[in-house]
Amino acid sequence: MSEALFVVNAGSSSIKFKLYRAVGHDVALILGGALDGIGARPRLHAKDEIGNVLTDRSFAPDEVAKASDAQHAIGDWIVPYLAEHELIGVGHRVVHGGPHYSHPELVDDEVLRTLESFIPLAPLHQLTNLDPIRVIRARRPDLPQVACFDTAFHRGHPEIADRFALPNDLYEDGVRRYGFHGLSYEYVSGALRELAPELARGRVVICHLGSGASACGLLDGRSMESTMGFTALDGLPMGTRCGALDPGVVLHLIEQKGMSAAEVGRLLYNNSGLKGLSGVSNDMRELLASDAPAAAMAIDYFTLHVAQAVAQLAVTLGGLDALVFTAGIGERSPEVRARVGARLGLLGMSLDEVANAANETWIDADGPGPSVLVIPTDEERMIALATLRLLRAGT
Ligand SMILES: Nc1ncnc2c1ncn2[C@@H]1O[C@H](COP(=O)(O)OP(=O)(O)O)[C@@H](O)[C@H]1O
Ligand SMILES: CC(=O)OP(=O)(O)O
Ligand SMILES: [Mg+2]
Repeated sequence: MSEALFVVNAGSSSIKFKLYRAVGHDVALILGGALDGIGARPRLHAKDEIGNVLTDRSFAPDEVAKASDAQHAIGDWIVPYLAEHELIGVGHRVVHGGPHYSHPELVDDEVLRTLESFIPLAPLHQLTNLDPIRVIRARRPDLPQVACFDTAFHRGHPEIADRFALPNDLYEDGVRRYGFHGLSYEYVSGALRELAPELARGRVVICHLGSGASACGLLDGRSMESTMGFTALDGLPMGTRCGALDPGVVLHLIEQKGMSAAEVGRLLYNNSGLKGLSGVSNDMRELLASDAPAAAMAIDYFTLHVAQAVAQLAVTLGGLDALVFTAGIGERSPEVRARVGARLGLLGMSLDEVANAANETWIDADGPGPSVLVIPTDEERMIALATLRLLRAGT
């Protein structure tokens, strides 16, 4: 039996999973899939390494109403595949690693306790990330599990990017700009280095536009600044999250509207962003297909704010050599990319319509402007490699 690693990536709208064969210090995909549309249109789908469909099954919304239902559905389905291999470890995406974890960690009781203390800082993610770790620990206490953090990639960013304009004692207390989507940024910047090493050494902005969305400015592959802050609420508007918001609105909701902290949390995390603006959907595909004026306005708001973030990060970087789009919307929506690109003419940006429409890798038009690329992210591969590295280091 070959050695294998299982990877779990719980996002805000889906649980993605992949099974890898461990080959020395590298990994080779065996199968991968996701259960997405949790609570709305749940669908479990998986393919083997050459793209053959292994399953594609829809559930009623109440059958898979929450993340724990999704874990069970995936668990039931994956058991026979796991039995064909010698499972040597499980790697997990854990969204919040706090101020201290700048590298993946082998999970023990103390690590788990520390990570649980960050649950309020990532209410859509952290519990969903930690739950499978706990379930697997209960069933297989001997099986090493590794937590890989969305925040770790940004831990080396400059102090100025780590600060809010708040008194220092709050900073010392952990009120910092952590930044998220780090596993994705690490993968995409590595892929860019393979495609175009010269470009990767320069000033690059990566837009991770999925159900959660953020942008990161990188110099020579290192994070300099990102749009998400203390929590994954900050920065760009998202599927259901508001993005950057005047903090006075929060005070108003509490003081004038009498809302509780929990109610404000639900509003900002679950009912804002594209969903709140459009009143139609949190799903960019549905907005693009809709005739509702509010859906068009939500798309306009989204693309404007993405373009503003790119320009802002270009100031941080002192210019822009390349813009890279990734994640669900970034990889698959020519319309969104075209509209972001059109707003960035002031940076010399110009997209090749045909290449963009075909989701090609290089989508900028010939000319002196910045390169523009589409690079599909692979957070699971980063998790698998980090997990294997820790396991091999411990043997
Ligand atoms: N073809 C498409 N056009 C526009 N948006 C898309 C397309 N395919 C997927 N998306 C968007 O991508 C989002 C999911 O992105 P993803 O990166 O998988 O999110 P997450 O990891 O946070 O669950 C969906 O909410 C959907 O709006
Ligand atoms: C951090 C975050 O927002 O993650 P996701 O995009 O998977 O929701
Ligand atoms: Mg994601």
